[in-house]
Amino acid sequence: MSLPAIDFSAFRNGTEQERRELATRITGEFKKHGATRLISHGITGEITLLYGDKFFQLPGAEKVAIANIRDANPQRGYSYVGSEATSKVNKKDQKGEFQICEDDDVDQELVDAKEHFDYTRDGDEYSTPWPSEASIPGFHDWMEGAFLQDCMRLARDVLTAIEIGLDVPVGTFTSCMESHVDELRIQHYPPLAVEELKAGKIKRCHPHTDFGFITLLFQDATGGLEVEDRANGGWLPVIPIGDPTEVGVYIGDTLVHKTNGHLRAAVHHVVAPVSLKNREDGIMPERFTIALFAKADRHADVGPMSQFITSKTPQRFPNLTALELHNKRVGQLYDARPKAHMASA
Ligand SMILES: O=C(O)CCC(=O)C(=O)O
Ligand SMILES: [Fe+2]
Repeated sequence: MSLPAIDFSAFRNGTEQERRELATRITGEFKKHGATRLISHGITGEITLLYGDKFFQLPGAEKVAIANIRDANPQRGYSYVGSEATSKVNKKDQKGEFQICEDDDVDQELVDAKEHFDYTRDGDEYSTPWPSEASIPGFHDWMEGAFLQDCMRLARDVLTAIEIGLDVPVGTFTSCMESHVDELRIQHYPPLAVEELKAGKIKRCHPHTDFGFITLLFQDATGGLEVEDRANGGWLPVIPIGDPTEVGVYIGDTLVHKTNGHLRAAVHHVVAPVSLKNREDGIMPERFTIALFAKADRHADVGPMSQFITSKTPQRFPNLTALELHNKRVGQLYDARPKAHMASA
């Protein structure tokens, strides 16, 4: 079994009734796994994946010159293989369920075998260091232009569908996304010997949840991404289906907080593709993916909304701003704590 791929076109072109049915179906999938896949929404990842290939072939010195600063701040620029440890952001509780780590939980030393480049729109207060136009012509214009715009629009449409599916007023989530601080990431998983995985310290990406409202994830044809199967235990492989519009959608921590845990985040990791699963040797081919992390406005309160707080389900998460939650989570990747707030007078 794999995640279904749902045709999203009716959300744009369908009748009110069709939109509502689609919204209900998508929200139902999110309730099962925290994840679903969409097709026919008007975006393909093809050009961006090609740019990704070009970007990661840049000389090491050029990538290092635009390196991300490993701190409790939004990520910007290039992150080298091994710089990020997603194993530090979630841990299993006594019931075997993945939970968000608290500050004292950060103790695992497992690294991710991936490199990535993170950016946001031009003009953002956390600016992006871009490679020079001469070294990768057209890269900035494409990535920061049409592709980012289209992804941000799709993310807002999916969140509108979730609002309809949850029967909360339209705008409940999307009205706190007006500053467009979404982040886009291209990532590259270099070829990796299956034997190296057997030692258990390295994975392409360890089990974790993402930090924003939702993530849109485009992947190449390699495979290896899996989502936790809450119903049966184990993992559901997200096997590429060969449709260029295929995009995975994953619920992130911000939506979990806002809905007081009514929606749960998708726990996901990246392992050997299904075809190499039972092999003792061999080389996993390189893999490229694109993630749009759809974010709430930095100063928005992402604490649980009142309609999700009841005597049976008391408030489970604090009233943090989106930036406070985000920086706490990013800091865990690097063992870096967010700076203490200045006490207000
Ligand atoms: O590359 C993938 O398939 C997943 C990446 C991921 O989970 C992330 O960047 O948060
Ligand atoms: Fe992720």
